[in-house]
Amino acid sequence: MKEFFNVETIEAVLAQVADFPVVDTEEIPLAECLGRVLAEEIASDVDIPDFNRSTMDGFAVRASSTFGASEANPAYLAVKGQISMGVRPDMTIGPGEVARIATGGMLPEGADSVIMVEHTDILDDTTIEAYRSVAPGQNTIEKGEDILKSEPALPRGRRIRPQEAGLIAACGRTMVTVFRRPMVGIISTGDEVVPVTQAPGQGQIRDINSHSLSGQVLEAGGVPVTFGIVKDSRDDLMERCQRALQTTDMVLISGGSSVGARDFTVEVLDALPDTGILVHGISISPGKPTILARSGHKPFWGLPGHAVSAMVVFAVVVRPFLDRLCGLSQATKKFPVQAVLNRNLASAQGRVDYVRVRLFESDGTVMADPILGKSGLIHTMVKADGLIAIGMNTEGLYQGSVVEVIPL
Ligand SMILES: Nc1nc2c(c(=O)[nH]1)N[C@H]1C(S)=C(S)[C@@H](COP(=O)(O)OP(=O)(O)OC[C@H]3O[C@@H](n4cnc5c(N)ncnc54)[C@H](O)[C@@H]3O)O[C@H]1N2
Ligand code: MOO
Repeated sequence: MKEFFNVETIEAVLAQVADFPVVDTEEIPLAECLGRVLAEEIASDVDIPDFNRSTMDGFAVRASSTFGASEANPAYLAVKGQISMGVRPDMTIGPGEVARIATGGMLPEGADSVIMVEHTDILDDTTIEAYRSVAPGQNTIEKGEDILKSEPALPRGRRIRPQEAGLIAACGRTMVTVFRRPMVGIISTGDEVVPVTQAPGQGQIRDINSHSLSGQVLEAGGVPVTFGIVKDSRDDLMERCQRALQTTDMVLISGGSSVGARDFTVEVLDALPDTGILVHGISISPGKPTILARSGHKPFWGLPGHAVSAMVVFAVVVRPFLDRLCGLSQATKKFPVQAVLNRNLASAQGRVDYVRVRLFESDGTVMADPILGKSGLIHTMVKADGLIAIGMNTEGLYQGSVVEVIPL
């Protein structure tokens, strides 16, 4: 008889993430870095900004020259000149003096603030009256207020979003060292599974998993590499697994993870050189028959064949491993969205149930509406905005409970 599952908790499985090494690094142009993960700490070669800078159109002034100014009692200030953009001003502002300045202009020596043009009246070329006071630092950005040259601007392990790309540009970096995108091999299995291009005959189903899993890999920052569909043959599966292992950093097989007569995944993984099975069975639903093996230093997954199960297992179990391979640091973890459950939800004890939910808004509250349906129904994933986890020792959740939704 085949070995049955030796079920482990999801926490025990996720505790193994750090046992797998991060992929190596490469240097790429700034223009190509979006979505990539920094493999170096970024620091600026200058303070940003490198000078005290106005954030308003108006007059650079010593704040003390405006103290007590009001509509009824304006301060009369002498205009010393105009500050040109992009150059260091060659004037010094003394008490009772101002210089015309535009947004982004460099504050001259002696000025510590800017009074907005709309809070002044220009009397003539050399005099204005200011009818509001300003505080020191008001309407300015101080030298180094954005980024200090002496301090790290971005940590290693951070995913580069548009704002990080902007900051890297501000730091003057045209090339960036990032982690290589991990290559993820994807193999579908099953005599009944046919390619998308083929009309399914009686008893057949088109290959969903290669495509949904490829999408999840791409979204996570990996490079999906599909290795087609393997019929239920031990030798074919062995050959395809070896091929996938040669060129990728992690492999996903879907189907054949269970304990049926044709489920060869465990057998093949057991027989692969330098490979050991770490997990066969996780106390989650869907996804109980998931397999994790280590082949050399690479994670090798056997995912359940059901389309929803494969995707849910990817989202909650595989993804943290792929994030690790990508070089993402734990600190960049995204937080779930909170929502209110719109109905009672039963759940079995002894496993974590991942329930698909649709989100909608009602009277300003984000509500979670469970989508019930078997784990072989891909349309239920299409309806879903996220997953909620119902814990091991929870029999269910009441309508009105606040739940945390893992976005899909
Ligand atoms: N006796 C038991 N049987 C099963 C158990 C169990 O605990 N004891 N677990 C069930 C659960 S839960 C799941 S999930 C499945 C997992 O089965 P496998 O991983 O072995 O997957 P298959 O049997 O190959 O396929 C299951 C299902 O999914 C369809 N499939 C497979 N690949 C694809 C694909 N690429 N695209 C679309 N659909 C796919 C396949 O046709 C099957 O209908 O085991 C249960 N059985
Ligand atoms: O646990 Mo299975 O993975 O329900 O679909």
